[in-house]
Amino acid sequence: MVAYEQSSPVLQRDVKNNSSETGAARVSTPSPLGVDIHLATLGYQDTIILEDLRLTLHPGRITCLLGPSGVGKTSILKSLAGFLPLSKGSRIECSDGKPLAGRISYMDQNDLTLPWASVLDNLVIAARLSGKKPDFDRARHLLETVGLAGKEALLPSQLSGGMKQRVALARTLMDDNPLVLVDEPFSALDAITRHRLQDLTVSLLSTKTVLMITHDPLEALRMGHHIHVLSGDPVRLSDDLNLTTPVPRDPTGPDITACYNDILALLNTARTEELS
Ligand SMILES: Nc1ncnc2c1ncn2[C@@H]1O[C@H](COP(=O)(O)OP(=O)(O)OP(=O)(O)O)[C@@H](O)[C@H]1O
Repeated sequence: MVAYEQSSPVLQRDVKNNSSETGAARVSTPSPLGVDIHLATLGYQDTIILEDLRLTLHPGRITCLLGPSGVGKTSILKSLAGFLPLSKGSRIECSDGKPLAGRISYMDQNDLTLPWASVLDNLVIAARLSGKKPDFDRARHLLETVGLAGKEALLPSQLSGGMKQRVALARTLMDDNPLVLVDEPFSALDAITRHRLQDLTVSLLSTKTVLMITHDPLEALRMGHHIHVLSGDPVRLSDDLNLTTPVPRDPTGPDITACYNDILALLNTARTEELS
């Protein structure tokens, strides 16, 4: 049995700026963002799907949410992204004291590419729409980083599922927002492509704070620093399964095998509650 550690609010932490000296010039990059979330209630019209949910997103870490279908995982993401209004008594607080709005990227299994725009244009569309000068050099560099050099002029329909997800990843990096919400991004991909994209995502989002929904315990265990299972009605959040080994983890590693059984047990309990 693994030990579960209750999260401590990020706001109590002393989060300092990452900075480094390069010759005479001091280069400063923004610190990863921590986010403390308290949802007093969350629901639709007169249906409440969860009450009193507290979740901490640790700076520069990947937090994974697992749980049965319909339990409310996507609704939590929607509330963070501002698509669902926050109820009275709810709060979302960032470690830098600034509002979260406008600092979120969203990546999901429906890669969300524009079908009529080229791969390159899909990366600069946000800049175009907001009246900014598109940074084509950066877009090309990011496409190269995700292994899509030479595919800039193709339309999304000319790409495989894995390539489309790499476009989505490049676009997430193009946005350069500190919080990335990831909703089952690899569920439609074959096992090998999924494995490679998990590795690539972990490596390229290493400076971001990530909240990822997945149905796959193994995916959570490969990629997640913090893992929670949602269950019950109204929904409860399991204690934080806090894994300290580096990501991405070897799927055959001993820590994964031990934790896999614990997560399955939590999911089985959630499923039994759902059926009873
Ligand atoms: N727009 C909506 N209006 C009313 N109810 C909704 C709406 N969207 C979702 N729900 C309900 O809210 C509950 C939670 O849905 P949600 O999509 O958040 O679950 P989920 O855990 O992400 O499911 P899945 O794993 O299948 O994607 C479900 O009972 C769903 O029917």
